[in-house]
Amino acid sequence: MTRSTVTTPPPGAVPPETHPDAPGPGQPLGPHYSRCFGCGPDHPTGLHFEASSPDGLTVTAQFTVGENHQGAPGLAHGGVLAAAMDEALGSSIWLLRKPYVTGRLETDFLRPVPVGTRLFVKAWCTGISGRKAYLEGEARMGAPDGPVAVRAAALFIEVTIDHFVEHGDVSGHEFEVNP
Ligand SMILES: CCCCCCCCCCCCCCCC(=O)SCCNC(=O)CCNC(=O)[C@H](O)C(C)(C)COP(=O)(O)OP(=O)(O)OC[C@H]1O[C@@H](n2cnc3c(N)ncnc32)[C@H](O)[C@@H]1OP(=O)(O)O
Repeated sequence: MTRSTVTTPPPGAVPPETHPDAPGPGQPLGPHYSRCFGCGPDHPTGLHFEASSPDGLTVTAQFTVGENHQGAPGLAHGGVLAAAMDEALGSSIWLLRKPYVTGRLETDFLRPVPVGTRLFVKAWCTGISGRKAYLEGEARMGAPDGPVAVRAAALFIEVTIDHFVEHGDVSGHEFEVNP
């Protein structure tokens, strides 16, 4: 994909290291929040991601593009596909068990994705430099080796837990992180 320098690891970036508490190979990652648009089982129109990690560093996830995910009639909305990539990239950096948020997300949309398509998403970290994590991902249509529909690259920034407490609404919610 065409990628900016912002999402390219700089010289000196180090490879990611999986946290020992991250799920083992093939284990489901589980939702990090039950109402998350990407992974939450209680979100009525969300993506309902089913994610796992084959190796503790890569995340593979699947979801089916539904009626609620359309832009043009019968086709997935690009923003929904970007959200799917964001979710997969965020899940892969969470394998390090440090809180990160998306700073920049770049997407290339290569093929239209019809409603009903099962998308196979993959995401991985290409390097860490200080608080910055560099990530890449792709979504393939119909099978893990199907045609690529979307490619993504991102810069995630490490934050403290206070980020979610100060800016979010954690009161009155059971804030789950991979329960
Ligand atoms: C309780 C535990 C919870 C754990 C949870 C686990 C969840 C596990 C699964 C997650 C799955 C969901 C995945 C969805 C993930 C989202 O979608 S998160 C939601 C979308 N993102 C946001 O809301 C972030 C909003 N932005 C911000 O809060 C702030 O701008 C940031 C990103 C924290 C940065 O602010 P800051 O901490 O003040 O840091 P700042 O000094 O500005 O920047 C640090 C460095 O990053 C660079 N930078 C920052 N932003 C950018 C940018 N956009 N472009 C280029 N460079 C940038 C800066 O230039 C700076 O570089 P250096 O000068 O150090 O070289």
